[in-house]
Amino acid sequence: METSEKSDTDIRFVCRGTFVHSTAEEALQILEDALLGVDSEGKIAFIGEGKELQKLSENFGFSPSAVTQLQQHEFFMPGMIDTHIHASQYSYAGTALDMPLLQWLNTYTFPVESHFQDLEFAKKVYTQVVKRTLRNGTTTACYFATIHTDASLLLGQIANDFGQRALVGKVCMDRNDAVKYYRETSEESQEETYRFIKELLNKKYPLVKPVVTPRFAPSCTEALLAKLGEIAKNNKLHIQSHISENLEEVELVKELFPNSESYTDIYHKCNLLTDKTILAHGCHLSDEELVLFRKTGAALSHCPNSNISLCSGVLNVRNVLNHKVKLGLGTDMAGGYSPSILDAVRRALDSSKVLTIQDPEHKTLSFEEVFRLATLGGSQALSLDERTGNFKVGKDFDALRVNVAAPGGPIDVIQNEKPQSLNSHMRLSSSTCSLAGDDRNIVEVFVAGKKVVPFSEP
Ligand SMILES: O=c1[nH]c(=O)c2nc[nH]c2[nH]1
Ligand SMILES: [Zn+2]
Repeated sequence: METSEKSDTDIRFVCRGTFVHSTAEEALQILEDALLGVDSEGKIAFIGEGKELQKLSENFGFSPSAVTQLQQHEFFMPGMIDTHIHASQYSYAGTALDMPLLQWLNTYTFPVESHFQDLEFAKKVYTQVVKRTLRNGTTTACYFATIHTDASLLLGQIANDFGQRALVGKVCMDRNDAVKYYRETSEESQEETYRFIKELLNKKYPLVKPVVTPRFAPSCTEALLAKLGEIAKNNKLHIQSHISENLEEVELVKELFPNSESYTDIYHKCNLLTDKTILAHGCHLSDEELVLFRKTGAALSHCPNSNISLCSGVLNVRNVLNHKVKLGLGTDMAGGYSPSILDAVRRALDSSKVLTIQDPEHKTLSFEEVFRLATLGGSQALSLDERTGNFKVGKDFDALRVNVAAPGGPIDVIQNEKPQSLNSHMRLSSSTCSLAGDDRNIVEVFVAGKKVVPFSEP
């Protein structure tokens, strides 16, 4: 039994059943017939065994009859973490994947993002994206918005209203020769970043925080990157951007920053690599660059759907893990066409298998390893692992109630004639749910102990 030791804690609710999560030691730990209590602040107060019910109910002062019992084919898993998603690109997700990154940005992305100065449009798209990702089990999202401060603030408000944990970034870009109407001056970018941070922090949303967001090196002058590094440092903020996604981009960066040793070096020189930095893609990083990530504590977001959809490259996750660089999964919608981290789990496995096809010596990622990336790994990559990522006492209860056999869902559960042990059954369920399941299997979503899906009536 693990408890927070303060038995005077007020218990909000207690659940009993199977809990599946990752720890540092075990990529997939299955706790059968476990009892988990959530306190009045939404934190996990204890996790013990079903047989300890009597003792726990006395210690924590709850009634055994009030315990919620999970049904057959149900389990809890930690809420999933999308470490990289463009909320502003949701309106065209699933379309326009017919050209490589730089052309795709100029042709589709920048024109669409420029519309977010219209707050009505922004409200529609951002409400849909927050609802859609929550329904798909994303309890924490690290969002890119657009260059527009007020619309970015609106995204923060909407995430707060729906109870999603979120890092929200107002995008900064003072360089864009191809689509000149979608860029800021350096001064605007700095001043609006200050305003965005100040106004978002002033709201005191418990789960929503600002993240400093230079779009990527080709969209920013070195002076702006350095200023953003300073702002992040002075305010102890998270930082997000993109890096080494495709080869044409890497070549462009060499031309634009001739005095830098590498793409990573540019961010490093501008104080943008910290233990609160998350950079998306990294498909073409060298081992030396990964060493710099490791030294600074900066993390990578693996966005396999986008990497494949835009033909950008295939990240060698095994190599990243061997370098002990923090890593989470990202949808990178709309470069990736799916808003679901379950989809990212599948694509990450497929991408790893492609590497094994090319080189049979490559050690393919296991389902368990990728499950950890979707949950605990993501929380570590965002430096939020003190708050979320698994079912450790003291963390917030961010969880998905999964029903493998949800009525109307995509999985037909076929009873095996030979009875399996519950443990192997649940192992199977948790993997099939991620590989064959979808949002229909996610019957409830909790963030910080609050049920946020199904949505409450307005
Ligand atoms: O996949 C991507 N999506 C984007 O919006 C973007 N901007 C810079 N680099 C990018 N990569
Ligand atoms: Zn992106």
